[in-house]
Amino acid sequence: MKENVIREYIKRIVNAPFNLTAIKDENLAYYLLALDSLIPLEKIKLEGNFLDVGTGGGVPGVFIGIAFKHMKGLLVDASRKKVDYIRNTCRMLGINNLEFLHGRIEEQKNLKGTFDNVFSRAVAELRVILELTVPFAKVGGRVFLYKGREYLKELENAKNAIEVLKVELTEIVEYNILNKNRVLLIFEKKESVDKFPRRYNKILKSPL
Ligand SMILES: C[S@@+](CC[C@H](N)C(=O)[O-])C[C@H]1O[C@@H](n2cnc3c(N)ncnc32)[C@H](O)[C@@H]1O
Repeated sequence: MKENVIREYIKRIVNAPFNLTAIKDENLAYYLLALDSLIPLEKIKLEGNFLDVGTGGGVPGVFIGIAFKHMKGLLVDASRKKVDYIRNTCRMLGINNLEFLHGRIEEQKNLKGTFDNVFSRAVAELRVILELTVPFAKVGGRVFLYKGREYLKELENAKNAIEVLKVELTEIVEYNILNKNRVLLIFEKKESVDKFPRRYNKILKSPL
């Protein structure tokens, strides 16, 4: 049942009338988008609400919404075209535990500290995406970041960000999709720090 909905969603994003994903084969997209989103969560107990930062074609947010129907999610992206398309697609498929917001995440100050779980995949290097995600988690909440095999170098560069944003790396889930090494980095937010996220040009000019 869930797999049918996932496959139907994949079909619609692969065949979108504009470039929503670079993957043009539905079966490949099932592995590289849907299973990539869900396999590392298999042994994780998820409760509460969630945010997906830079969801693009709905990755991982739509798949999490389908697999974890008891959770309410907010999917945010800076591209209006993408947000409109995935919102309509989810409505057509009856996926109704998700909400969608067009905008830059760093401008959504009203959402700070309001999510139990914050996800992001393929949006920015670790120290940058930490600044764009951690402020939106509740204290005690978790941030889940999907990364590739280069994650150790990114972790090294993110030492200061981890300290300044008051998060702790609590788990590294290593997994494999079609012979690609993947990891899900799981952080827990220990304290809230008011001044983040900064404006985007500031983040890029002087990353934490
Ligand atoms: C490479 S795509 C990845 C999309 C999806 N997460 C995935 O894994 O396929 C990056 C997306 O992040 C969005 N994005 C980048 N910076 C953002 C920001 N500051 N706030 C919201 N969305 C952002 C872009 O519009 C784009 O759709």
